[in-house]
Amino acid sequence: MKVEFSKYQGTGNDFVLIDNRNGRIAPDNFSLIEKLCDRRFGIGGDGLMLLENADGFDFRMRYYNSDGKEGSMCGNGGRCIVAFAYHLGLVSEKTKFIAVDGEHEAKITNTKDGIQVSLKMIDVLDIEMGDDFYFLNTGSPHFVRFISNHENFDTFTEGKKIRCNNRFAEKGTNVNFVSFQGQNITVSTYERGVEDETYSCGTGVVASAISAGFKTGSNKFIIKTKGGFLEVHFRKISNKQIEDIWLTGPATHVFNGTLTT
Ligand SMILES: N[C@@H](CCC[C@H](N)C(=O)O)C(=O)O
Repeated sequence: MKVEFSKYQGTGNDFVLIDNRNGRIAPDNFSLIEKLCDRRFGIGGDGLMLLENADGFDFRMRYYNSDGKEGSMCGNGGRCIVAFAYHLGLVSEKTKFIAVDGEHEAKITNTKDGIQVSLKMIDVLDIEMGDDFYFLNTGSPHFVRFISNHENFDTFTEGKKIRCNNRFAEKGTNVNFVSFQGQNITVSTYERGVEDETYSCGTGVVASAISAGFKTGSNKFIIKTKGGFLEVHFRKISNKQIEDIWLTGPATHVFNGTLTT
C-alpha cells in the first residue's frame, strides 16, 4: 500500500503528518508508526500525527510519540497539523479541531517568513508547587525546574534522572529546565516518549511560561528554545486556574513523500 505523507517542524520539533481521512492507517498500528519515526530506518520525527474526520470539527488530531505509542497533547504538533490542514485546503484563517485533551481553536497567519500558528491550549486547573519545581498538565504532564543558566547544562542527563525517578518511572513525565534572561526565558525539554532532549516542546514551553509567571507576575513570555522562538500568553484566574492560554510560533512544511507499507 502506498501512503502520502508530509514532514513538518515547529521550532525544530519535527513530525510526520498523514491525511488519514480515508482510514488507511489503523490507529493501533504502533509498530508502523515507530518505524516511520525512526531517523535511520524510517522518515524520522519526534512524533507522528494522523489527521482524521471528526463530527462537529474541522478534523481530529491523533498524536503518537516517536516510540510509536499514542501520546498526550503536543503543542508544536498541534500547530503543525493546523498548517497541514491549511495546506490541504481543509481550513482557512481559523480552525476548531479535537485532540486527545479536548477541543482546540487555532489562528493561521501567512507571513513573509512562513506560516505562524496560534493555538489555544486547554485550561490548566491544578498546579503542584514544590520547593524547587512546578508540576502541571498543559495537555501533557510537565515537570518544570528553574536553573541559573543553560550554559553547559546537560538537559538529557538531568531530564532523564527526573523522568525515571520513583515518582515518574511508570507513567513518565516531560521535564523542562528554565532560565531567565530579563523578562524572557530559555526552555530546554527532555520529552517522554521520545526519551531524549528535543529542540522544542510546545506544551513544555506553555508549562514553563505559566511557572515563570509565578515568579515575575507576567502573563506573556517570549521563549527561546533550541529550535527557535515561541510566544505564550495566558490569563491567571488563581494559582490553580489558568485560562485563555495561547501558544504562537512558526509551523513549517519541510517535504512530502510517499511510503510503501
Ligand atoms: N512535543 C510535544 C509534547 C508531546 C507530548 C509528550 N512527549 C508526551 O506524550 O508526554 C509538544 O510540543 O507539546
